[in-house]
Amino acid sequence: MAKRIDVSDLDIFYGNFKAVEGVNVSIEPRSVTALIGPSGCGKSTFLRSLNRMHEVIPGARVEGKVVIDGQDLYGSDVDPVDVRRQIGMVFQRPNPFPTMSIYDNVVAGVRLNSKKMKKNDLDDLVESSLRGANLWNEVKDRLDRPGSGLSGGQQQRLCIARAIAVQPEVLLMDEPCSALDPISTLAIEDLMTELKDRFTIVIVTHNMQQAARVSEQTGFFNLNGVGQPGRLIEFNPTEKIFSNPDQKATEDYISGRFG
Ligand SMILES: Nc1ncnc2c1ncn2[C@@H]1O[C@H](COP(=O)(O)OP(=O)(O)OP(=O)(O)O)[C@@H](O)[C@H]1O
Repeated sequence: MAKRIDVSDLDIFYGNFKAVEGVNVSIEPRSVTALIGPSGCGKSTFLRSLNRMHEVIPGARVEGKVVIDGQDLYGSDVDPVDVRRQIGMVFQRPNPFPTMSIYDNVVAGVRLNSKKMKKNDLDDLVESSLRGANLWNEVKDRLDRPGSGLSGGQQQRLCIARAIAVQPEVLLMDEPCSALDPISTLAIEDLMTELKDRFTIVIVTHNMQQAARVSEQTGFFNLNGVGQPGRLIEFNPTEKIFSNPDQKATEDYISGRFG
């Protein structure tokens, strides 16, 4: 189910402003890839271009290619709604539907995809998705209660359960732990390690230790100056990035000399 992502010569624009320039990278299936870099260098913009989520912003567009297992993501016959089903996204702030029950939150995406499913099958899907998100034991006795009644960390795991319920091939995570306490953060990190057996995971994080703990590959984005586009300066195995990076800018950033 996990898929490979090949990006070539990708530029991303908001209107006339080029936010990201010249990205070339291949992301391996069944792995975690971390994207790091200073604020405003285009990490989130790049992440969103991997499931065409940036297109909800008027005037946002890309030039270049994103190919997922051989299929051109921006091909004229590709439906962006379909893309977002195959390539799920988890955001910075947990965003469960607040009045919906835990159960309905998990199956919300499946229902949107207008798949008619039998109650038994839905029940199984809710259980397997909540188990996959390491939340089942905490909520199995209150599935009919609102999602908003959970703690922040539980809500984020509920959002992950919702994302994996539609069985995506790729999971994009934009600073998924930035609103969470250290214990919930560890729970999400453990979960990523389990989920990468099934999914291709790309995560944006400001937390260097987190990138070092969870990812196999790390990409460092940087800016030459204000108003300049962000660029992917270095992409290497995480171990190398944190011990012996190729670029001085990477070393300066990870050692806290800027950013
Ligand atoms: N909706 C938007 N409209 C116009 N410009 C935008 C929009 N979103 C982001 N930008 C600009 O694109 C550039 C890249 O922003 P982006 O949010 O991708 O950076 P980032 O590296 O994820 O930053 P941070 O780490 O602060 O979240 C910035 O100059 C930002 O101001």
